Amino acid sequence: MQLSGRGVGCVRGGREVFSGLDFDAVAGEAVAVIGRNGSGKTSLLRLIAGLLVPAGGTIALKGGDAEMTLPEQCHYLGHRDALKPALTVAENLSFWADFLGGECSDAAESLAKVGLAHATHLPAGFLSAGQRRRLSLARLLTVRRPVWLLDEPTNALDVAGQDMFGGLMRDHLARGGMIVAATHGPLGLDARELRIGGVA
Ligand SMILES: Nc1ncnc2c1ncn2[C@@H]1O[C@H](COP(=O)(O)OP(=O)(O)OP(=O)(O)O)[C@@H](O)[C@H]1O
Repeated sequence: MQLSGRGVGCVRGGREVFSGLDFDAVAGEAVAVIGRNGSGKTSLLRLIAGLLVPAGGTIALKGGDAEMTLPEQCHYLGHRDALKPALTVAENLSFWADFLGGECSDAAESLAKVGLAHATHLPAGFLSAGQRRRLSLARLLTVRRPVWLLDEPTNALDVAGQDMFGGLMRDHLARGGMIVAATHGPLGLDARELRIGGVA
C-alpha cells in the first residue's frame, strides 16, 4: 500500500498556502509533517482526508481497498476532539463506530487500551482534556482504517499517555498501517520528515 501526493497545491481563503508538494508513505511507515504555524500542516491532512479540495495535483492510495475511496480508508484526528458532551464515553465510541461503519473491534477493549475502562459511563463533557484525547484515540482502535491522519495527536496527553499512544502507533504500523502526523514536537517513533512552508 502506498499513499502518494504529486504536485499538490492548497489555497485557503483565496491565498496560496503551498503548491507543488510531493510526498509518499508506504505501509508500515509514519510521516511527520513539520512546518511553522500557518504553513499548511492541518490543511494537508484535510486534503488527504477529502475535507478540502486540492488546488492542484493528485493524492492517491495504491494497494488499498479498491471498493473504497481514500477518505473512507482514513481516520482524521483533528485538533479538536469530536465528542458529544452529553453522551457517555461508551456512547460516543458507539456513535463513531456506527457513523464510520465497517469492521469494528471490541469497544471495551479499545477503551481499556487508552486507559478509560473506569470511565465508560461518564458523560464525555466531564472528561479532562487528556481524557478527551484518549477517547478520540479509542476511535482509531475501534474502527480499523489503514491511514491515520493525526493533527498534533499528543496534545494534552501526559507522559504515560504519550508512551501509550507511541505503542498504539507502533502496533498500527506493524499491522501494515500508515500514519501522517502534523507535529511541532517529537512524534515518539521513527518517522520520515515532510517539511512544508520553510523550517518551523
Ligand atoms: N477556513 C479558512 N479560510 C481562510 N484561510 C484559512 C482557513 N483555514 C486555514 N486558513 C489559513 O490557511 C493557512 C494554513 O493553515 P493550517 O491550519 O493548515 O496551518 P498549520 O501549519 O496547521 O498551522 P499551526 O502550526 O498553527 O497549526 C493559514 O494561513 C490559515 O490562516
